[in-house]
Amino acid sequence: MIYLIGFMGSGKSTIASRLAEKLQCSCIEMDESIEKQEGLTIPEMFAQHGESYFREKERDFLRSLEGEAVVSTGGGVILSKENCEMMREGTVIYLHAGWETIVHRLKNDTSRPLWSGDESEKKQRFEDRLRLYKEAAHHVVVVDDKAPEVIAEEIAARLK
Ligand SMILES: Nc1ncnc2c1ncn2[C@@H]1O[C@H](COP(=O)(O)OP(=O)(O)O)[C@@H](O)[C@H]1O
Ligand SMILES: O=C(O)C1=C[C@@H](OP(=O)(O)O)[C@@H](O)[C@H](O)C1
Ligand SMILES: [Mg+2]
Repeated sequence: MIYLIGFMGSGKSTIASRLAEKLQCSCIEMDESIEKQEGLTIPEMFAQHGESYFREKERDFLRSLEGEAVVSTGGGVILSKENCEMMREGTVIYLHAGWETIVHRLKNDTSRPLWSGDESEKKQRFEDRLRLYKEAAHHVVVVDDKAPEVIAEEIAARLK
């Protein structure tokens, strides 16, 4: 299993499908799968049941994965040590985007409940998570100023 991790907006969902195409394997979008399973969007899940409920579903979904695929995770998947351990049984790729890139990409986004609050709160979340992404990763790929196709190609080359 190949797991793409990284902060919201780093491009996990965008890159996963392209990478899966190159590797000729399936692509699993965790957020979308959990939304379908629950019959709720992520903002609805957070509003109705809270973040901890979503984290439980995220962990259960990871536990249920088997076979070979490229998995696009949610940005908060690394908050659980158990999740990191599960993912490291496969190959973990961290898409590192700088703060400016994230802000630019998510400036009009309303679909991410944790991309909210004032700028300093968001930046704090970004900084607090950096270490967790790095610790969980087998490979780090810097994604700033690169087209999705170039990033997917770079990852495929590293995996060879
Ligand atoms: N390499 C890239 N270059 C430019 N825009 C990108 C790139 N990767 C993703 N994006 C854009 O950034 C936004 C967030 O991407 P997404 O794949 O949803 O990130 P994630 O799943 O990591 O939160 C989307 O609007 C997407 O089109
Ligand atoms: O960073 C986070 O805690 C989250 C990231 C989201 O996924 P993306 O990283 O694809 O935006 C989604 O799982 C949820 O809104 C929580
Ligand atoms: Mg995503």
